[in-house]
Amino acid sequence: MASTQFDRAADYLDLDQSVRERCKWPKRLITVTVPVQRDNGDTEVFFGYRVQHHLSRGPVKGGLRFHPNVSIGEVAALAMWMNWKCALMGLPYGGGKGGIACDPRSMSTRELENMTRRFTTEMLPFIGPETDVMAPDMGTNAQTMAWITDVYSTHAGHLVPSIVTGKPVELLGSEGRTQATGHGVAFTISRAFYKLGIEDTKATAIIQGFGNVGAHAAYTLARYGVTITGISDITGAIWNPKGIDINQLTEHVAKTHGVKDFPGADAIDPEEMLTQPCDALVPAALEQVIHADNAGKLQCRVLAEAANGPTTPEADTILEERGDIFLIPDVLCNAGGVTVSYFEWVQNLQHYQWSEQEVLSKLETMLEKAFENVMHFAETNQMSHRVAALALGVHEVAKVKATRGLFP
Ligand SMILES: NC(=O)C1=CN([C@@H]2O[C@H](COP(=O)(O)OP(=O)(O)OC[C@H]3O[C@@H](n4cnc5c(N)ncnc54)[C@H](OP(=O)(O)O)[C@@H]3O)[C@@H](O)[C@H]2O)C=CC1
Ligand SMILES: O=C(O)CCC(=O)C(=O)O
Repeated sequence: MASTQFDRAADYLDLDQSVRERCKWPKRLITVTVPVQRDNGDTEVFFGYRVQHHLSRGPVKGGLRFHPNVSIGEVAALAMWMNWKCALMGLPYGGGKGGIACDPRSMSTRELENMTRRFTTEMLPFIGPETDVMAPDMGTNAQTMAWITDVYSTHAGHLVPSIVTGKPVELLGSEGRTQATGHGVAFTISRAFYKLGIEDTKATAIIQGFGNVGAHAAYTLARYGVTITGISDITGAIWNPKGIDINQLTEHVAKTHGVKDFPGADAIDPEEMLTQPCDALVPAALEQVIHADNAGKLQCRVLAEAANGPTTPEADTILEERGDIFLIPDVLCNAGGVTVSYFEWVQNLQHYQWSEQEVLSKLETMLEKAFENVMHFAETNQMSHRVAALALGVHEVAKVKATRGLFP
């Protein structure tokens, strides 16, 4: 998917063959084994990955994912997308992504901590504040980042907060990072509504995924006055056309570990939920959930890609032919996370802390600019929002590669 999308953008840009090849392939792919003693005394060996797509514009930046489906191919695609996202947002980074193939839901906190610490130890030769800066992604959180900081700092002999972003605030994480991705998702949806003449307070949204991104998108959308009619997670999907109370749902999820059986809504089939009428459909979980079989059935006005890679290239073609759905591509829609990560890294390097208000206001300024750039480029060149966003990102990376030159 990532390669196909890159090729479309590179074809449009008519990239020089040398620059095109150098932009396409990752610089480093690292695979490590991570032995962990399980609580029952057995040792289990997990596979961990980190892909550093390119370092031409600065250190690589991107999340660390704990999920059973993690593979080197998935991580390579996610790292490639991080390039174009960072470049589109004007951040001084290349793209990176990492992960461990594991099921964090079935692991104790002790097992997760040991796995994270061992993975970090294996990664020590390859990471650093000027080389590779990780952050949370699916299945990881601020606590995971705190363990990574501890291992790295212990080896350095002093605290190195700039080794990761998305840390707890008490460990020099940034105010606003936890909610940044979801906040940015909601902000871009509201911009899309404005372009389409839809009022936030009369709009509805359906969200797949109620983790970090999905839940914070839901809070912010609800604050804007949007009615959230459907939400799903791995346990099932819930539906209430009058609106789901997000605070009550959060309490229910804290107690039961899932949205299933929430008393304030009915159950609905998770696949059917995606094709219900709504103003915004927000996939905020996995890749490839909008595909050739359901793209033609979507009844949303806006498809807001909070997750990375939720739409397959076949579905993209169907949506482009339909022409009635306003796509907010992933590299724009979820860019709030890495943008506030950049703010966190800058604060750490300067030994300075910004307020939440300062962080979110700077974030909105940068998202607004990127949103308008993508819309303008798409309109001027008569292309989809996806190709426009990717072309803008790829162009920035290609410029740097061409200027730096190639050692013969
Ligand atoms: N965290 C961040 O800052 C950023 C994340 N993203 C992207 O956003 C997406 C979500 O990440 P994040 O919120 O951090 O991850 P989390 O692990 O916090 O949440 C993932 C959510 O997806 C749910 N989920 C898992 N499988 C399914 C399924 N089959 N159907 C429906 N829901 C499912 C999980 O359910 P359960 O909890 O029940 O397992 C959980 O609610 C990913 O694509 C990630 O790459 C993009 C930019 C930044
Ligand atoms: O915050 C970051 O550095 C990376 C976030 C991320 O993994 C993503 O945008 O997909």
